[in-house]
Amino acid sequence: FGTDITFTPMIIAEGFVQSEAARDNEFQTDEEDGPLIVQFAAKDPVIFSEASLLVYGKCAGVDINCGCPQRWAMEEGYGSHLIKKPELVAEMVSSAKRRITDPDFTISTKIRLLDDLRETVDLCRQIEAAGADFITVHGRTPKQRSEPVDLEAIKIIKESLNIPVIANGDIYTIDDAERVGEITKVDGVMSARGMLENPAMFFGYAKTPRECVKRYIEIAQLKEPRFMTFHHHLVFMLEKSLPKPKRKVFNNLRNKEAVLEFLSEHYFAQDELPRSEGPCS
Ligand SMILES: Cc1cc2nc3c(=O)[nH]c(=O)nc-3n(C[C@H](O)[C@H](O)[C@H](O)COP(=O)(O)O)c2cc1C
Repeated sequence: FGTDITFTPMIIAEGFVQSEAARDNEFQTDEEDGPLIVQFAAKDPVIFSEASLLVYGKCAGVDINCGCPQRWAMEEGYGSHLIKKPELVAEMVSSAKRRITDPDFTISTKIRLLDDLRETVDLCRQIEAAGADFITVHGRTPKQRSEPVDLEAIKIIKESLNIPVIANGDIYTIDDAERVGEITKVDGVMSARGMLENPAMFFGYAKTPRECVKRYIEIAQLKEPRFMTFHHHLVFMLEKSLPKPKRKVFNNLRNKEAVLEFLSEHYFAQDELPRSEGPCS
């Protein structure tokens, strides 16, 4: 539905390297997913490189999460803790670059802003000098939650670098994407919450089209995600399409059969719903 690149949720590199069970649990893909970036929570150059090698050949690139503000991640030295450690981030990038020399395989980072913009620019320049292929900037500091995204800061970062910069934060419509592009002159935009609510957003749809919901259900029939994952995605996607009382009922459904039955009764036209081919566990 019009997206050029997708990211996995962050995967903890250490567990991924150490355990085959973690790898099977955290990462499955197929050709239709591409181009796909696998994002790692990492704080060690060797482990990040090992993890990157394990997914090399199955994705277009790897990314280091330097933006997660959750307390557990910060305490473990992951996520936005890393924006205060430019040398370490640079070393992770350069060591992965040394291990994977394929020029088509990207190594990138996703950051939040530091309080001081000059320090943020310096961080980005060090990441660029280490060989990163692009940087995604969520235009907030780790402490900020619903404050407006600092587009001016993203613009200055973009002006200060030669590698592509992707802007992130509060993009819910194609108009938001275009506005951010015009103001910051970035090379691309990333959306998370907007994309969860409407995966067809970059095609210009104001809310998730039925075709997209149908496609998601077809994919879920094949891949059999856990029920919670299946249900959560549909809850997000249908938020703007179901009236509040129906949404309340839908959000409390407890199994796949009930979800499919609800959708055939209240959402899809007759015979539009894909056939059920086994339960989501
Ligand atoms: C449910 C959820 C999961 C997220 N997981 C990640 C993640 O694994 N890695 C990451 O870099 N950011 C993650 N984020 C943050 C988003 O990538 C993004 O930076 C943030 O939500 C702001 O962008 P948005 O306004 O488009 O949502 C997550 C956000 C949400 C809502």
